[in-house]
Amino acid sequence: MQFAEFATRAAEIETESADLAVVSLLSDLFRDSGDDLSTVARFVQGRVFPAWDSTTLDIGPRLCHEAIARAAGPNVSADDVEDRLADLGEIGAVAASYDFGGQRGLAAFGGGGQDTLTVAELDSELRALAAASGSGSEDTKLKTLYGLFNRTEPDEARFLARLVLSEMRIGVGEGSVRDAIAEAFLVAPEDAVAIRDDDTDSETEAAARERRDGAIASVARALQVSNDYGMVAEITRNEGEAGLDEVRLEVGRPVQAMLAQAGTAADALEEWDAVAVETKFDGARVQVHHDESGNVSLFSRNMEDVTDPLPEVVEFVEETVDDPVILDGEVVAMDDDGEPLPFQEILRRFRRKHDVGRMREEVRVELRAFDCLHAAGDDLLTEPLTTRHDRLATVLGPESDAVSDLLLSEDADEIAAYETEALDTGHEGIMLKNPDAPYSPGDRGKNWLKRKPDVETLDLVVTGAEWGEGRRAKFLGTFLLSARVDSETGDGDGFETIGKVATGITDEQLVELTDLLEPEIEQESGKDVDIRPSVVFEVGYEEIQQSPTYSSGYALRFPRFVTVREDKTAETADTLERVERLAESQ
Ligand SMILES: Nc1ncnc2c1ncn2[C@@H]1O[C@H](COP(=O)(O)OP(=O)(O)OP(=O)(O)O)[C@@H](O)[C@H]1O
Repeated sequence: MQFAEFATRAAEIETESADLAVVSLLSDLFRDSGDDLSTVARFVQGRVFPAWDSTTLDIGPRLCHEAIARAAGPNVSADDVEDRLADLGEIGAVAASYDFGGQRGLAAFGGGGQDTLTVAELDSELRALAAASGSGSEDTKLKTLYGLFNRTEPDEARFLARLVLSEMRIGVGEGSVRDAIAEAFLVAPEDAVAIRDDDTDSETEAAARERRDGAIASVARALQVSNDYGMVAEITRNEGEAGLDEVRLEVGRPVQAMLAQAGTAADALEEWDAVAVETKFDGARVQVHHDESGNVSLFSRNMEDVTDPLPEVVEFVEETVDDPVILDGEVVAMDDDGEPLPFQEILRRFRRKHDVGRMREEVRVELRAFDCLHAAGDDLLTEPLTTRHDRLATVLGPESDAVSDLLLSEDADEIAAYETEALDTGHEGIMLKNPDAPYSPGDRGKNWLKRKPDVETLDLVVTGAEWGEGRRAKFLGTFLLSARVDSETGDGDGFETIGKVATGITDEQLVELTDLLEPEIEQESGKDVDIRPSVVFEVGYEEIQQSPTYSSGYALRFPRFVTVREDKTAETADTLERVERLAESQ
């Protein structure tokens, strides 16, 4: 497929607001994608790599602006691009507003142009670009990107700019891609029509919906297990439901973490006959993969590879585990007496690229595993928690400190005593789990409840900042924070401001935060900068107030910086809905 055609179809999808119509256009696109199906299924989500793959293009707004400026001609600078961004508000529109001399016209659709960009070629160029590392890699990336822009017509440029910055903005979320894969290759055309057509009688429509929902469930299961939309799209087309049923967990390919809601022992006892109670460890989530040849890889809750920063966990697993396994757990920091250290300590180790050896001396980390998703060839996702926990104990040894203690209780007093002991030992709280529940990847359902007495903090996205004054003029000082707005389709692509934080940050941290955020600056005006939503701050506060000052309608009273949540991304930051709930409950 020509990239120009992809761009035309993406533009069409962008103008459509009805969910069903988006799914229908997407499914047409998938059917027409031929050999490029897996790439197209990723591109529509602004992805070059599958969700489980931590490889990134590592192209920040600055680099993208520079590449656009170069392609636009000698009279255009990156500052000009930023000025235009301030006017047009969106990088795709900016890229489309320049004439890069792409030379196609009708040839794009006939494939007759000499230098037309195909989806496959763009994919391989971007993959090569992502692989560039070391000194000079910035320059290589800039040249490649500039070369690509140079070959684009405005519509292609629009989607190329958005793709490299991972923000397609065409209203396509994971849910719509999932539904479109099912509709393209599994749902009978007459069922699709019956569902969409207002005139269908209710019985026919209900039957058609049931068949479609079954198809979607098969695609959803395969996606949960693999986190690979491209692969699942291809399997659906080539092998149908039978092929989807064969998609298994693969050791080495991360799975989305199951998440928890806040809840109490009373809630848990009301729902289930018995409650599985565990310590809530105050560390960072880690998924442990140990393959047949003994290779260990560790992934964060964003499915990012964190193997290198945590060598002692790798060594522990190498020494302890024989079979291929996938375990879920928490990596915690310990003092010399084996007492848990605060969460901030573990963040000093997590995702660290330099000085791992030195930091290993300063902060000792250990694994606390609480779930087992795969062991010795058996996928365990659909097994009850108690069975999975038994397998975990077999894998690591029943007496191992690395296995969470799981108390099965029907008694509120017993659970309260467990909680007191957990808190006295310095843990964060307890987890209350449904002992019969399967492991549902990526789901924040009611089967896991978290209970912690501490004052709540918020994990908010930095969307802007101000340069400091005087001796701090070179550093970003005040940070604008936003909560995530989860749209109904789960696309979660919007952010609403809720406050500014400048308190609680040391001079040393200001330097680090500036280094972290400067490459993400989208535009500047005087002292104010707009920042691409990517970095998450944990922020404490005294109260959430209603306020017209910020776009969320709320403001934080006495906000204070706690830490950078290195283990979170803009997509996993707290939502406005959570802010609303907290505001109501105070
Ligand atoms: N025994 C346990 N079982 C499950 N999760 C645990 C356990 N102990 C600690 N955790 C951690 O607790 C997290 C959930 O609680 P918490 O709300 O404190 O985390 P968060 O990262 O701030 O928010 P969330 O993960 O819910 O978005 C899990 O993601 C996991 O990392």
